[in-house]
Amino acid sequence: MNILVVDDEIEYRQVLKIILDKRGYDTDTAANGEEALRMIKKKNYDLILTDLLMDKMDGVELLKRVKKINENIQVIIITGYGTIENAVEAIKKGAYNYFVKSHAPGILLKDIKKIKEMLLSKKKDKHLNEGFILDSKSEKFKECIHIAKKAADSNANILILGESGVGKEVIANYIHVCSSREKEKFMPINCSAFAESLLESELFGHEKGAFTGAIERRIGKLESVKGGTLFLDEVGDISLNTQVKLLRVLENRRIERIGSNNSIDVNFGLISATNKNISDEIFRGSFREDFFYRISTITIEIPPLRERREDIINLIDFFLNKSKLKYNKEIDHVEDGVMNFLRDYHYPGNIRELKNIIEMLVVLSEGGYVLEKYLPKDKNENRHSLQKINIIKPLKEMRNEIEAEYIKKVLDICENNISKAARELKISRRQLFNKVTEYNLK
Ligand SMILES: Nc1ncnc2c1ncn2[C@@H]1O[C@H](COP(=O)(O)OP(=O)(O)OP(=O)(O)O)[C@@H](O)[C@H]1O
Repeated sequence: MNILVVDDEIEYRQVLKIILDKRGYDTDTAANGEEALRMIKKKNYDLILTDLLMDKMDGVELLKRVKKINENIQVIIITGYGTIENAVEAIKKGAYNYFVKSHAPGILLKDIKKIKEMLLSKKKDKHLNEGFILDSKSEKFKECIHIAKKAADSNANILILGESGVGKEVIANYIHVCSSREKEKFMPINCSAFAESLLESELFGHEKGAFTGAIERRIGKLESVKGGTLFLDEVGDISLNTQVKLLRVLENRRIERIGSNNSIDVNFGLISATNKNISDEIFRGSFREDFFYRISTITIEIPPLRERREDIINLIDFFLNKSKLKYNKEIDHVEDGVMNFLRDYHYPGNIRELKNIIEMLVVLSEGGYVLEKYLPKDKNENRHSLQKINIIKPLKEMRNEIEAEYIKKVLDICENNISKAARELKISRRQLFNKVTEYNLK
């Protein structure tokens, strides 16, 4: 939140600046109304704290002019006891509140906090209008949003975990919108879409002639994001080499374009996301532990849709409405079978899958009816697969099958190193060896 303190008394404006800076607000000061107006035209301020009695332009006049420039900027009038009445007048003219100079700053700080919350909720509404639904009945998901908001306030590196399609990019974008970087760019980059050298060129940029095919200079995303948020999607797919280079950038906040020795200062917020199990990747040696710690000061784990089933109905409504508008279709009725399916399905593809199924059903709807016959067949069968099981096996046999499959997976992760796998499984090498022989896993 950017605040401008306007007061002709240097001591008072400096004291306020110290108090506000300490609480994490980005605070500037101006000695009079004219200087304040010049600053407001150059930088986006959310709040002006202005003294009421100043030479030439008083606080009320400044309030009027500020509101003309941007009516969303909030103004709090600072006043002495003798002039409270004038300050009350100022509220009628659009000031948020007034603050009496001799009062404890806690009262002022409370007002500022309220303004900050109001701004946050406006941002949230804006986000919702853009087509996302973040209200939730699920405790797990509500906790994610809670952490996301707090994370947005900090400048910490954030790692978002979760299966494909759970909405990691949606949350990353939400964090950006709630952060002080909101007015700058949100720049996603899909790290799995590039080969190693191309990804580096995408991130760091290159000079003309740096390698064959570099026909002209290219500015990388780390440079062009310019104070915004870089979203490293599929961060688990970045090669070890590139991880080392990125680690250095995160430590120094400087980059060199490929083919150049000049360092350039860079400024960006970092959000990364992956659907991989990073601990496994570290264990396998394909992800650096130091890089992992660096990018995950705050970790947010988004639950899969099947673990927040209480939100499915709201999401169905949301996507039905969106799809109706998108495809210009009237929908008056959804067949019971469709609703039953959508409510009970386990959604391995998460929200993306729910959204796609609904879009497809809306496109195929006839005469205002969303029809059961268009439900995807294979998915329908999956739903009944458990009910269809008709072979009953002894429990021991089933247990052995599952155990064999699990041991095989662990051995795969441990690259068939029996000692390593035994350590992970917390059994002896001999026990593991016996099981490998018993289940014929060699
Ligand atoms: N809360 C939400 N409200 C509305 N739409 C959502 C929400 N979350 C996800 N979606 C939609 O679901 C789809 C997948 O979302 P997103 O790309 O953010 O998922 P992801 O977890 O980043 O997936 P991947 O791991 O495959 O990159 C998008 O079309 C997105 O618009």
